[in-house]
Amino acid sequence: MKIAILSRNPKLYSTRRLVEAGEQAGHEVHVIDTLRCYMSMVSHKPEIHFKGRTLEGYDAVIPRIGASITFYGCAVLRQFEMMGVFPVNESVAITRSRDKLRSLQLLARKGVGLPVTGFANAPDDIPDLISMVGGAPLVIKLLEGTQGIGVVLAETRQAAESVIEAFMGMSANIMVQEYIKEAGGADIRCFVVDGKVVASMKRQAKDGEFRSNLHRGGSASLIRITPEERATAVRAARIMGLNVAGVDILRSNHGPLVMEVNSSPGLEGIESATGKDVAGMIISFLEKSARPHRTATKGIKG
Ligand SMILES: Nc1ncnc2c1ncn2[C@@H]1O[C@H](COP(=O)(O)OP(=O)(O)OP(=O)(O)O)[C@@H](O)[C@H]1O
Ligand SMILES: [Mg+2]
Ligand SMILES: [Mg+2]
Repeated sequence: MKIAILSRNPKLYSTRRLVEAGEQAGHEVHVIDTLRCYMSMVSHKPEIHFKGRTLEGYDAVIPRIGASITFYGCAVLRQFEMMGVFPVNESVAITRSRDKLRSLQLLARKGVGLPVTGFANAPDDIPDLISMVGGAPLVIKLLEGTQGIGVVLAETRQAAESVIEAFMGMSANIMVQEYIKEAGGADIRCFVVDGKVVASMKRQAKDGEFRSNLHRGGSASLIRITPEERATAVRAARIMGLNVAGVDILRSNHGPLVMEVNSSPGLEGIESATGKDVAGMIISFLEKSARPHRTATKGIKG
């Protein structure tokens, strides 16, 4: 197969590993800088150009699209899809997953367990918004935040009100969420490939911190997940229409709760915590599924 990896940086661990795994399996693999692609819209003849040449003859495309370039990245991926190239994850599924509210709405509709979550633009009744999610302590999140930045634990109602007011004063989009205390500063990343959890790890926040993000000093370790957690992760990925996904789960007293579903999950943490060849499994999925003008999942099936 001839495989394109859409990635801004060939030196990133995930990109390097996918190249390595693809080449090891005997494929031709090219890393293509997403933002350097330019495209033409002509009836029946979609084209992508890159450094003055037409990109042709690809069997599969692996999108590694960072949050900051979702809009253009998904347009480039869509163009590959128009040309009949098989995507690891479809552009519609990636767009869907990048909108946190939309994701939670879709998961809630299908009955997936979630922390009780409220969102608001400019409520006249902040105390009611707080009551809606069960009162303090609660978690307040900036919608645009990543790597744990913009995620705040408000221990009291008063603190929650002030933080919400402050974010609203900055016209930031926020959500407020029930705090899952019993998770103990840990979450579980389930790596789903083709409808199966192929690897999972626990991320534990450092002492005195509730955010388990590795960027915030959290540490990763091996974990055995329950059948219910496994089923929840698989279901969440399927609802989002993602063949490859990182599903983040909190362990609560009333079962697994999905926090979010990532469409370009990183490989470094999960491969080093589990010792598994996750990149190789993504390539195997392509070998099994990639056919011209065929995409695998459309999502929202439940
Ligand atoms: N409702 C909650 N209850 C308990 N802990 C939470 C809750 N929400 C978030 N956390 C903790 O905070 C961490 C960061 O939250 P979250 O994943 O929502 O934001 P983020 O990591 O900044 O976003 P992204 O993963 O999109 O970059 C989580 O990994 C988890 O450890
Ligand atoms: Mg997170
Ligand atoms: Mg995320």
